[in-house]
Amino acid sequence: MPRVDPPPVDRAAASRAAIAARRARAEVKRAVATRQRSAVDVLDAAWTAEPALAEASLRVRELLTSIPTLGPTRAARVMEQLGIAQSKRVGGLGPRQRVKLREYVVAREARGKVQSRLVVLAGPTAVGKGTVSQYIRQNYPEVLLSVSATTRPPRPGEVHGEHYFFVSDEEFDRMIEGGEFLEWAVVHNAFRYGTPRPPIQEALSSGKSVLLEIDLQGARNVSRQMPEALLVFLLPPTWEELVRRLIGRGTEDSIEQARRLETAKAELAAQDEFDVKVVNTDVSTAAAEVVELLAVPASR
Ligand SMILES: Nc1nc2c(ncn2[C@@H]2O[C@H](COP(=O)(O)OP(=O)(O)O)[C@@H](O)[C@H]2O)c(=O)[nH]1
Ligand SMILES: Nc1ncnc2c1ncn2[C@@H]1O[C@H](COP(=O)(O)OP(=O)(O)O)[C@@H](O)[C@H]1O
Repeated sequence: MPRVDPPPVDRAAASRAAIAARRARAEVKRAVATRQRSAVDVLDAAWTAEPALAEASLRVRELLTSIPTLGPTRAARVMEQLGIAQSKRVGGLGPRQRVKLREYVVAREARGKVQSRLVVLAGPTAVGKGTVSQYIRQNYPEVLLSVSATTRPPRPGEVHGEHYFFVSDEEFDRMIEGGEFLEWAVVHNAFRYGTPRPPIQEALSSGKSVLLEIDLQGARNVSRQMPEALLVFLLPPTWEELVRRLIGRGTEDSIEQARRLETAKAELAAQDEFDVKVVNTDVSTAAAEVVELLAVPASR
């Protein structure tokens, strides 16, 4: 066998390159620490099709500890919670880790700076969640109302992309796989509903408040993932009025109505898990109360 010599190593050049790379990383960290650049921006630069080298080779730990007021102990704990090894570099993260880290960093950087808020509106079936949300959609265009994806077929008058994204079961599976949902659930034992993550992240990081109208399981899930979200429970003026609304809507047969009323009892029992309760006596008043909750006082 002829001997194959390894290619000559230019040690001096290699060490010059290493020094330059270290300097570039230090520059990124300094920009984040002095708030000249946001950590989200660094992540996005690292994860483009042609990643910026310094950003991608930065360790996650280094990036987190550059964020003002985030110390090494907290950073280590956050990485543990997100399932990211302490030695990981930003460019070496898997898709799910990327989504989770970005979400954390967005929320962290928004703290005390951006006056935006995520509000979750939930409540028992037929209390008027859809009606109040529709009123907000029509009368408060500045509010971003999240549009869910669902496997249920559209009802007459419902518009794809406005009321829901109507998708097939296969498409819904693909969205779950791709980590595209902030939460999803099977509702009323029937169809699947999910909250798409990206529009919410974009809105919150640009300082816009977002309203989610989802079921109780969804509200609990969002609260677990984003404890800073404000949970609002919509209540009927009385139990009798709730029954009247459910029957009056006429969209369910009597067996389904009875089943939903049973569920409604369990849902009403969960109202104390919520931060705020709004009674839906009059649609426009309830809508105004919800919209008011979306505005975060400047002192927060
Ligand atoms: N978890 C979850 N629930 C949702 C989502 N979108 C809508 N829902 C809930 O799904 C339920 C059914 O909604 P819909 O099909 O419009 O019929 P409704 O029961 O007549 O209002 C309502 O309780 C909604 O709050 C979502 O993205 N996630
Ligand atoms: N404040 C209100 N006063 C009277 N009827 C209402 C009010 N809010 C909603 N409704 C009616 O109650 C029924 C259930 O409302 P809906 O928005 O479909 O409930 P949900 O989305 O919570 O299941 C609908 O027929 C709606 O028109």
